[in-house]
Amino acid sequence: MRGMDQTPPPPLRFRKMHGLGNDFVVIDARAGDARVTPALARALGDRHRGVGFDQLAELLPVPEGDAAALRIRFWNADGSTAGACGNATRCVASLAMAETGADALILRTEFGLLPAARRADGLIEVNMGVPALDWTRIPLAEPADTAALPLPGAPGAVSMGNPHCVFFVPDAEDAPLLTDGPHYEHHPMFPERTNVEFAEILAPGDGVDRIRLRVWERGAGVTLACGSGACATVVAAARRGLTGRRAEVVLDGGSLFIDWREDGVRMAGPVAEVFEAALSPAFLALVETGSESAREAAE
Ligand SMILES: N[C@@H](CCC[C@H](N)C(=O)O)C(=O)O
Repeated sequence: MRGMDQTPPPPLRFRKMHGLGNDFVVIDARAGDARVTPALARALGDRHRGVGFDQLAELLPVPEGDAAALRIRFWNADGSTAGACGNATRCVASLAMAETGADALILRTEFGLLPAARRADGLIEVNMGVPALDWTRIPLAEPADTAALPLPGAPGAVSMGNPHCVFFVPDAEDAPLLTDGPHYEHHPMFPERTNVEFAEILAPGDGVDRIRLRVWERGAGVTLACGSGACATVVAAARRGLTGRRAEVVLDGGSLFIDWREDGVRMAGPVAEVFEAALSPAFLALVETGSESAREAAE
């Protein structure tokens, strides 16, 4: 809030990007002028009155000498923050590579340093880090076997820096996404809520298994693809002996290629830049004065 100052806020530039239809607004706050707040994220995420996105990626500076090119903070459309977002990390990696001319670099997220590279086939690959499997790190509300939780359907739980609850189902097209998704997102077993995956194991391929996956995301609802969810699903499936550690994960928006190695889970897929624009001062002023929040509260 800028107090009594009546000058309108300067326009805020942003980019719209997506990875397999999992869509993002990217705001560059590296100059130290961080302006993203939960209210701004919610207003911007509104697909009718704002821009619309599944997640917002806020680019932040790193101290001089840091191994990472930049730091990313992830916001969901409901204004909450997330410790990881695989597809947004791939999009930001592609932007940073274009900026620096490098074909490989490191990004910093809440989950740590994530190496990224542009592959020879043009796909952007990120090492999403070593999955956390201990119940305290998902986190769960009480001790439980994370390979098969004591819930109906015995889902697996995995943290890729954010929580995932993976159900193995006979037919993903028929999965109860809109009912069980929100139900388990808010289930008391998950004190920080959870992302919910419905995975169908397809016929194993040539050394690479295939999994059909549909996702209900914490703070965003159904999305066309979830990168951290695809990683978590391969980890959960391999732990149960349902697949090997490499798989093509077929999401509603297309395929991600996952490879769970000792040093982390690699995820490769396409990214797309859609447009660049600026938020109008009037929109920003509305958010700043709280009118947007007041409208939301009244609804
Ligand atoms: N779309 C993402 C995950 C975004 C964060 C998630 N909704 C959460 O709250 O943990 C991805 O590609 O990983």
